[in-house]
Amino acid sequence: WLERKRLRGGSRPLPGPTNLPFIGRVHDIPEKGSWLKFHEWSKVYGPIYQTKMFGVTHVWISSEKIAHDLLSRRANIYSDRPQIPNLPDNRTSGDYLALLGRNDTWRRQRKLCNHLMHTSALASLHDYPTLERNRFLYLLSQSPENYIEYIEQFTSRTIARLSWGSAHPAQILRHTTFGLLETISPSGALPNVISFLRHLPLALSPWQKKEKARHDLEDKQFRSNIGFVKRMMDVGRAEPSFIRTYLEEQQGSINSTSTNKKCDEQKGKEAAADEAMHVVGLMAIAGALTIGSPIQSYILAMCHYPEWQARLQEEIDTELGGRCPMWEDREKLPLLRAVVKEVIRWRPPVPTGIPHAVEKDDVYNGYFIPAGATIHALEWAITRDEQTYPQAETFNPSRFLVPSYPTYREPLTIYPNLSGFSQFGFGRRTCQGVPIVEQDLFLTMGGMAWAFTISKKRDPVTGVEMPVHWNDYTPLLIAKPCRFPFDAVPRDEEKRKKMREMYEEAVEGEEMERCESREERERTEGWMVEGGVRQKEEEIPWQSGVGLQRQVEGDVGAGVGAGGGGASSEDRRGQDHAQGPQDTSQEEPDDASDSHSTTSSRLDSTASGSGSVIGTPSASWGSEPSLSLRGSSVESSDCDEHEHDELRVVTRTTPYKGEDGDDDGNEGMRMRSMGRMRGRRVRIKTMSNASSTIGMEALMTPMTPTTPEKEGLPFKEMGIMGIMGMGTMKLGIATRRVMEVEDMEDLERVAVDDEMEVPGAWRW
Ligand code: HEM
Repeated sequence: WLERKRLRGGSRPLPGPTNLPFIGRVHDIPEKGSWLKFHEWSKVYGPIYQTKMFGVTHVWISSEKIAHDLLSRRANIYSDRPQIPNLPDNRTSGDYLALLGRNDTWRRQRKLCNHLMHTSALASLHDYPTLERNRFLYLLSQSPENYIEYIEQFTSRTIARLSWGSAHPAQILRHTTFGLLETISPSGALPNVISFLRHLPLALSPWQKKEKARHDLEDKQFRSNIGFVKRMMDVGRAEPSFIRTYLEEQQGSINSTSTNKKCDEQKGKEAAADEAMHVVGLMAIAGALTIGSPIQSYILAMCHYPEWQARLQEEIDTELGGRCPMWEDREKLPLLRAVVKEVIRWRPPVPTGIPHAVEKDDVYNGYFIPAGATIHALEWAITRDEQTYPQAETFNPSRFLVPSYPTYREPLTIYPNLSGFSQFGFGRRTCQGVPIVEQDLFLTMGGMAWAFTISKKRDPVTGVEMPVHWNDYTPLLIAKPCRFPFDAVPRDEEKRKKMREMYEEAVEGEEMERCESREERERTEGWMVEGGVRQKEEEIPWQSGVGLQRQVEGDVGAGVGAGGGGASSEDRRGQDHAQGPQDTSQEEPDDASDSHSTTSSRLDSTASGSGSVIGTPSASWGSEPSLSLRGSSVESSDCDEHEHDELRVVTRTTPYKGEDGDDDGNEGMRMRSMGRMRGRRVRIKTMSNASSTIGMEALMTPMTPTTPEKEGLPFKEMGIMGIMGMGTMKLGIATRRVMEVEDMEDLERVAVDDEMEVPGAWRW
């Protein structure tokens, strides 16, 4: 009745499904693929219709033209954001630019974001995407089945480097970011659908509690990151980043101010720096969340459309004479740009769009749109519009390259590109990350086409092609294809070699960075532990489906404590080494001796009967369950290389002096083991001095659990054995001792005590 009263002269209510009292049509919306249902309704009710949910009007727009008419042409009233029930201060808090209401904070933040993005784009994003792409290709060549993990690493490491000049924060970024995605997604947290649940007090609301813990950690990370960059700037070693750009410009303006004003201004600048910290944080969140979706969709597309892969390879080979595409080659590779764009069109990463809110009553084509309505540009439906995209279900990059298609545009040295593409939103709220998306996708998709032939996997026993889903996507606001099997075979030996070289070059720089700023890194790593990155491991039902099940059942040593996102970026550095050269001659001189001991992981009980290291399967917050091995059992002391049926581990032990290299008693040993187990990699790195274990990392990608079963030990206990290894190191006693402990209960007790005392050891 109220709404009818508000209907302006002759305007009609928008069409839409008949709503049930109070709940509207909530019951009709599937948990997965909700955009398919909204699209279906658009075929019944037209390109603009409304639904009601718990008293809120939702307007669904399925036509690009209508989206432009309202969100761009009437941007003065359509640029607000709705309140998110599960994050009630999203419009005002200033923490997340993309979720802010249309207010001064948003204007200021958007301007700054735009400026930082533009400055970085001019410097070609400092080559970070290329370096990370090179690292990614090699990792993928080593174990394609781990593709989700490597893709998530690529996106989070690239954006972490862009944001803070270091890949180091990528692990926590993934963790907090996927948590945020759950917090804000309709299918991620119940109060977003049943909005009155937001009124529950903290003590009774699991959603609020979870969000609070996540937010606390995120805040800690952002503060620590900016502190890290400041300290690195002080010693002249800060890498280029959004935040460095900001701090340098801010410092410049303080220096040019008169001394009297400096004090006041300094205070204002601190508040501004706090805001900049959040802007950069949001950019990092956006980058870590989104770009993995089209990279995964590319692989899916290549499984279903091998002919496009062949054409893409032909373009790259012909134009670049066998070289891997670089960003500078973009003018020469229109098909690659078309593939990038078509992947996004075919499988929109944000299928329901990020909603706007309308601030005043409005009338469009005679239809009444009430103030406060939530307006969704339904990106999925917009890409299915047959007028613009004929045969929309078909993956067809030609639509951007052949003049007969409505989306063709010249010159092909520039078009197609992603600028102005509907999939990045409308009006004043359009996406600000397009330069990053464009470069990341060009490099990764081009790199994969150059390096691999991707195809459906064949069953190793029957030789029959394994099924690959067509459109089974995760249900959160940013949708990613659920896990599917495929093969990525390097196209030839030359490319395999080249990938290795490119990888080594990429990680070399990181090694240097790590050495240079070790002290700083250790300091910032501390809060990762304090921040509770190690979380209860949990499965995400929609992410992995069969794949997860298989891994959980079949693998050992899963992401113990990896918390956010399985294996951490730190773990992955571990993999860097493990996957790097196995040739020991390339390593630093080996000082391994009896007293320094040699650590070896092994699962082959029949070979020596010694222990091994296992964790528990984990997956959390949207990333795939990646499996890591923690700790290590200990074997003989005087050899540095072991080769068994199942495991080959090379261990380097080097003496470790005090910070300044003098003999101040602060000495110990640093061990680094790397190995291969049934074609998978494992690396164990231990830094230990006489009194404390500074850190220990071990990682293993999926592996079959045959040996532990043979040994008759449940995985958990095997894991404890690993922890024991760590505890023993902490005491500075030869690690051989682990093998002397036979009573598993005893092991468990000691291990738990040690865990309490050595928090650093839980840095995963
Ligand atoms: C495939 C990758 C991406 C897609 C598909 C995407 C898509 C979108 C969409 C649909 C919106 C909402 C637009 C609207 O409300 O009309 C948006 C907003 C935004 N995006 Fe992206 N995005 C991507 C990557 C990124 C990256 C890498 C950044 C990093 C800077 C970024 C930064 C932003 C920001 C800051 C906003 C909020 C703008 C505002 O509310 O004023 N995005 N994006």
